[in-house]
Amino acid sequence: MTTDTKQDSTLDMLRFVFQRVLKKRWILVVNILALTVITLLQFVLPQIEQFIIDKVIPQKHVQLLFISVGLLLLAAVVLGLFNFLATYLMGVMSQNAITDLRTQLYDDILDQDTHFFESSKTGDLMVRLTSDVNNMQSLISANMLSMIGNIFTFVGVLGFILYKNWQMAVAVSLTFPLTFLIYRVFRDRIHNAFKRVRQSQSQMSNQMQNTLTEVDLIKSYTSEGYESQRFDHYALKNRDNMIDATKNQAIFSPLVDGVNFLGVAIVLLLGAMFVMKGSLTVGGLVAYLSYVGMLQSPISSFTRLLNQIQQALVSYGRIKEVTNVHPTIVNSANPLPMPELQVGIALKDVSFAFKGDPKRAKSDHAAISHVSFNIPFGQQTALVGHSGAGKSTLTRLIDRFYDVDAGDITFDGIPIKEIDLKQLRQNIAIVSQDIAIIDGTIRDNIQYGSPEANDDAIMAMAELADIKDFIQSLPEGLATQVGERGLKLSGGQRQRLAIARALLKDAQVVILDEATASLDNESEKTIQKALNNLLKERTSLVIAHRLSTIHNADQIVVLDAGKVVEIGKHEELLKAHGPYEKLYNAQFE
Ligand SMILES: Nc1ncnc2c1ncn2[C@@H]1O[C@H](COP(=O)(O)OP(=O)(O)OP(=O)(O)O)[C@@H](O)[C@H]1O
Repeated sequence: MTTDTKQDSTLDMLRFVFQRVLKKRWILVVNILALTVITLLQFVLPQIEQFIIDKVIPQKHVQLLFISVGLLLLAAVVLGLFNFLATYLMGVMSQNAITDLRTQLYDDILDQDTHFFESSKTGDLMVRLTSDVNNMQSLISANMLSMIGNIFTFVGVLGFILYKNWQMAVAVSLTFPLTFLIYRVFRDRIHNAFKRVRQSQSQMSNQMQNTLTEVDLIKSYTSEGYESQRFDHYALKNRDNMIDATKNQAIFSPLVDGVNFLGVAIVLLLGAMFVMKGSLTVGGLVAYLSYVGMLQSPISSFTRLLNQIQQALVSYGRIKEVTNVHPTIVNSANPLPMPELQVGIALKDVSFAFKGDPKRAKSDHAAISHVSFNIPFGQQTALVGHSGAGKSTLTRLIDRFYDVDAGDITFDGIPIKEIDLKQLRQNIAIVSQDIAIIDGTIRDNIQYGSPEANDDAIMAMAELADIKDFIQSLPEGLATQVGERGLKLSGGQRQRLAIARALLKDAQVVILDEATASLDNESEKTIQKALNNLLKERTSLVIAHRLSTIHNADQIVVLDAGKVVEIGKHEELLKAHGPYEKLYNAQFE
């Protein structure tokens, strides 16, 4: 990155963060006032000290001594109060801004296209949402806000000490370029070190995410040792990166302090000589040294701030990587309402290839190519084909998880891209093999997406889904907690819960990815009953893995390598002795 673009992105970042701070302007104003009072009081304290040393002690004026010390204490108490106010308000301000940033980032992530989630790692996104956002907090710090005050202090104090004793002021100023040089050398080193820290934190988080959600797999393959080794690898890498970043910071700060100390030493040397010569009082030297300290403190906080900015810039870059990706699956300028279907869904010459993988983007690797068929209103259409034929992809195109590359999908003649996306999805219920159970109660799970439904409606759907008896057998009924990922439920119970959820959604279209999981005959029968209730009188598309369940489908579409190779009813297709018959026979051999 060149110096110019670095400055641009720094300004960008400051704008990005301070826009949020400005939402509560009064806190900012009070805070800046408090910081100004603190700076002024700090300026007054050395004056009182000098007064005591130079005037009160020589005059042996005890009463004045008590008054002066009293004033000193009073100033210290007021300083303490304002310090409290400034720190507290700073905390409120930074927490407000950071929470605002975090929720916006979370919303931005949720709005992303499905493709984004398929190409991102969850652990990495979590690190961006948590510690990268936290890192930005350092920008809204006392250091940052007191910067303006610091500049005034710096100029004011420099003018004041030049006036008091220009030789010592010039001598101390000679150390400033040295501080700047140190900053320039360390800026890039610190930036790069923190970039590596963030990357290794993401890797560690990905490893945790991947393994903690697949504990059963790890245990059954006794791969605890293997996973532990992988985690160790990332943890050690993160440790080394962290140590490297700390080392750079640890060298940087003492170097700046060292240069500052050099300034103090020079002033002490020169000042002591002036005192010996009688052109400066002892109190004058003590006060001068305090002012030199005040001159150096803005420089120190400025360099510390630049250091924090480098860290925050790394996190800002990572946050921007997410917010700069704009979802493409969005509403058209004037979206149309979802129609009440009377004709059905039509696919015309639909093609689609997964992006991001150059191999798949080639037309001969397209997941779906030139597919045309109708899904008539109120009827059941079954999709069959070998694994990888494109069945799931096709259903995801109909729910607009992806947009087609070519061709059209229409609902009663209205192109899918013209229909309001929210309404479209509210009108399609999907029951997939991989059933998502949210962490909460059974009620939360059935009610998900239909929060207005009352318990009567929920239980009515539970009955149709054949899970009412089970719910009633539980001491807490609908209020029973189902653990993370629904671990406490059996496969069949999870499926029926998902069916109840889909029934409550009361969508016009149902997409069903039939479970291949081996349920015992009894469960299969109850689930089939529940499914029949769900599919009854609805426009449905069923991915059938067991061909025995679709004998009665109104039409069967056979897919092979992303293309439609046959369409018809079960009996017709068997008679045609084509691909369907082969699939069918293969299952019953
Ligand atoms: N998210 C994805 N990114 C890239 N390629 C994908 C993605 N999902 C599926 N594919 C590929 O697209 C093709 C079609 O997959 P799809 O899941 O639609 O098949 P399917 O017929 O549903 O298979 P199954 O019956 O095994 O579920 C396959 O070659 C698959 O590898």
